[in-house]
Amino acid sequence: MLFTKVHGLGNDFVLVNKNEEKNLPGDLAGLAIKVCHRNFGVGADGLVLIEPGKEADIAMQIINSDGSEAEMCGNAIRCVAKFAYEQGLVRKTKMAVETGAGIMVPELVMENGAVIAVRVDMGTPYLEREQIPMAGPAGQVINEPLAVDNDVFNITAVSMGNPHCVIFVPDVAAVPLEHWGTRVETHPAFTRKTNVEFVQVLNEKEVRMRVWERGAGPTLACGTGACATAVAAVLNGYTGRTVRVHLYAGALDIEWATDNHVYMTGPAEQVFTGNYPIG
Ligand SMILES: N[C@@H](CCC[C@H](N)C(=O)O)C(=O)O
Repeated sequence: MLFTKVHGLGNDFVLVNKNEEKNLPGDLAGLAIKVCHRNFGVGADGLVLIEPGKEADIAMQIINSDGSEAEMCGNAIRCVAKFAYEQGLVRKTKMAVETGAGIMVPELVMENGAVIAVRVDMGTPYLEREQIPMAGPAGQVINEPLAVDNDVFNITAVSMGNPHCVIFVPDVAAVPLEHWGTRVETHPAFTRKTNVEFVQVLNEKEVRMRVWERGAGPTLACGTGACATAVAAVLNGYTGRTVRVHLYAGALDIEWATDNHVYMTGPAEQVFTGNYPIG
């Protein structure tokens, strides 16, 4: 299986062009688990499959490293847009990408003919309407307490097509990510499980975030998580609508614009190409 290893701020993916690979196994979950394994596979947070879109320039599918499928991935979509342009699959710097969360619109930021960043229209956020016990009549969960074993977290639930639970903390470096992340991810309040973001507000324009991803565990960055974080920071009155979200390997710039769309800008990198044995 021909693949390209890509990443956005260290959130890494095995990217496969389905047009080049006609013999993919039917069990894509099993393939993702194998190929993403850090010791026995290529190593990645997820497997991303692309093909020509039915209603857009290109379509992408994201499967987490545990084999579960996600609706959307912010870091992957930047990589997909750059890859599609550089491979000549899409000959436009602004393109429409079909995802499980609807059509998103990345735009390449070019300098001297090279892609230096990608700005993505990530669509409109909505406040989770899952069966969360403490949700009000409108289903909104903004700064509501959630009991998790012996801890109580004040959470804000935001969907960017995929679910996010944002928790503001005074010191993000002190968060026991593994211990808290896995418990919140699998808390029965979240019917589809959830991604979990721990966020420290630095000032009204900047926050620092660490993430525990649904289906992948701790990752170095999460694009949809950064968008959800910015929306949650605005809703809680911590920041303005333009927020720089600092992550382990750099930052994503997020704007929750007046058209209610969230725009994310950040890098996308190709690391290497390879051929993974299947079958
Ligand atoms: N890392 C991604 C999100 C990938 C999917 C997520 N784990 C989920 O299950 O929703 C991003 O950059 O947005």
